[in-house]
Amino acid sequence: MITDLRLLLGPGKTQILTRYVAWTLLYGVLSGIAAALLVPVIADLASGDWDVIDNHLAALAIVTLAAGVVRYIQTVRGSKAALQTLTSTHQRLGDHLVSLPLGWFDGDRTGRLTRVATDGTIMITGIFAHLLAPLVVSVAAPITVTIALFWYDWRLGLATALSIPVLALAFRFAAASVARGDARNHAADVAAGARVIEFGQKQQVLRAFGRSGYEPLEQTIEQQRRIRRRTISQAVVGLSVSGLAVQLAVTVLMLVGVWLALDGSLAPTTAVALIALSFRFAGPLADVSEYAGAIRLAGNDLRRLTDVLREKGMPEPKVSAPLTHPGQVELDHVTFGYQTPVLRDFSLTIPAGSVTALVGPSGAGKTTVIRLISRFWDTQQGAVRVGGVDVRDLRTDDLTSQIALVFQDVYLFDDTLAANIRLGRPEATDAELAEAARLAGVDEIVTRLPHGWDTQIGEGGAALSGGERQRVSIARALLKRAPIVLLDEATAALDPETERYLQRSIRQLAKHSTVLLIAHRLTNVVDADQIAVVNQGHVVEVGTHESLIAADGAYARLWRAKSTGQGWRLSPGASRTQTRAWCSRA
Ligand SMILES: Nc1ncnc2c1ncn2[C@@H]1O[C@H](COP(=O)(O)OP(=O)(O)OP(=O)(O)O)[C@@H](O)[C@H]1O
Repeated sequence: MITDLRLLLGPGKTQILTRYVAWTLLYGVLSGIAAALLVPVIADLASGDWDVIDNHLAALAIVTLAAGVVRYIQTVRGSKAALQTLTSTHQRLGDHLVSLPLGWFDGDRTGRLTRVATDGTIMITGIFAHLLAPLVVSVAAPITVTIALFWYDWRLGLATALSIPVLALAFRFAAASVARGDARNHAADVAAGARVIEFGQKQQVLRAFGRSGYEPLEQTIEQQRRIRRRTISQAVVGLSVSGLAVQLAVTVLMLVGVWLALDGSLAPTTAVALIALSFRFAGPLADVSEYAGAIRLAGNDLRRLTDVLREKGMPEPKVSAPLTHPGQVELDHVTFGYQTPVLRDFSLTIPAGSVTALVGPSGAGKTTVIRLISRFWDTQQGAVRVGGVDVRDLRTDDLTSQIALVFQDVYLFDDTLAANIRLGRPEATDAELAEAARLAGVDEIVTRLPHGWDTQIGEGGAALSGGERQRVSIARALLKRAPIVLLDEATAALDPETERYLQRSIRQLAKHSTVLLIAHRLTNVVDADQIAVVNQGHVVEVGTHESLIAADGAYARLWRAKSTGQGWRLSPGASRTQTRAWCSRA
């Protein structure tokens, strides 16, 4: 746990934790000494030895006072350490997440991450407020008491020391059973959470098919209930075993004390005082048994957090290499796949200042090309160069400053329309914002919105239509004025107005930038300087509209199919589904 906390704090900040643990340890030792000092005080009282009782009482008072002061310092340091850990956890998590390849966020990882971040934050506060100090004290005080028992009578000390490994085993067992259950609970909770989100998001489809329930969700919830029941029964067994072990240790210590008193080795009052002291040994240990489960749970949550930090990010240079061909993009014999290969030996050069269109059937790998240029993933073979430099030799901020992205699925933040566009270049003036909005046709939307520019456009831009969202996204790109614009045209049919604005925006973008356009409508392709036809992960043809028509290859077939309304086929290998999908878009 301490290793995980140190990792969360990050280099240079771990001494705050070390100092806190040291103060807590000191408090535990002082508590143990205070308890041990009760033995001579009780013995003095019983024997009526008033000459020395004052000394023992004074020592007890000093140690108790010191324990109080140390406790105060330890609590203050605990709050500071908790705050510091929370702050650096969020910071380090944020810094690390941006370095992870986007592929990492696939599947249920996003749901898992949300849970890890929420639970982890609560758990860090809990660790400092309720766990770490009691744990350290519950271990330090009994060890001090054991040493004191050795000091008073070695036989009692030995009996106490021998019970420690037995108790440790019992606590381990309890903690392990709770932790195992927690791991299962966590997996079940994540699965149920993901299904609930899916259920919410897919309401439209479910209702369209007249489904009120959702079987996968019901099954996951039932599974979650079963796992929780099993976990509780296992935890009860573990905690009972450790509780029993503590009771057993106390009984053995009492018997040894009684035996020593009957034997005459110890005065009865000293024996009673030592038995009382052995309770001070067992009490905190019993707490450890209770904390055992909570500590393991906290450890699990912490480990899930630190596992994210241990996840390998994409390597980045400290300083970016200088651009040799500003504005140019090149894919050089690139091979890449997610689970299965998507691009195979893919080569394409997009000259600076040109407009290049990528066309091809659905699933050919066009969006993947854009993702690799933006370094959402690294290639498995070959290189992607932006401005003549391998993207792996550019720092993320330098790469992103070169690129403006317009995705098919435009994500709008739950903020005002103006703020959503300003995201492209936060320091842009109002006039620049208005100009970008005008070119992309957003100013028309503004007049329709109830609060104009200040209208909150809702999470995911729910208040805007698909076409309107694309316009906002294009306005962002126009505002950014990046040297390279990567535009994944919406597959859904755009209204003629949006279509017109899109073409106007492309022309405007092309004045200052290199444009790579994934085109689903041939109207946007004809004027391109270069058209690359992609099929099954390869570039099968490159040229202008005229040269490709003259070559009478795949592009020409597509063009004819569009004109005659018949199906088109890039190659004999292209599936009918791909063909139909392409037709419907073209
Ligand atoms: N995150 C991902 N994980 C796994 N496979 C993926 C992922 N993204 C895309 N793919 C797969 O990679 C292949 C290429 O997808 P890509 O989105 O690049 O195609 P595309 O040509 O842009 O298609 P479309 O025209 O339909 O947008 C497809 O088979 C797709 O299922």
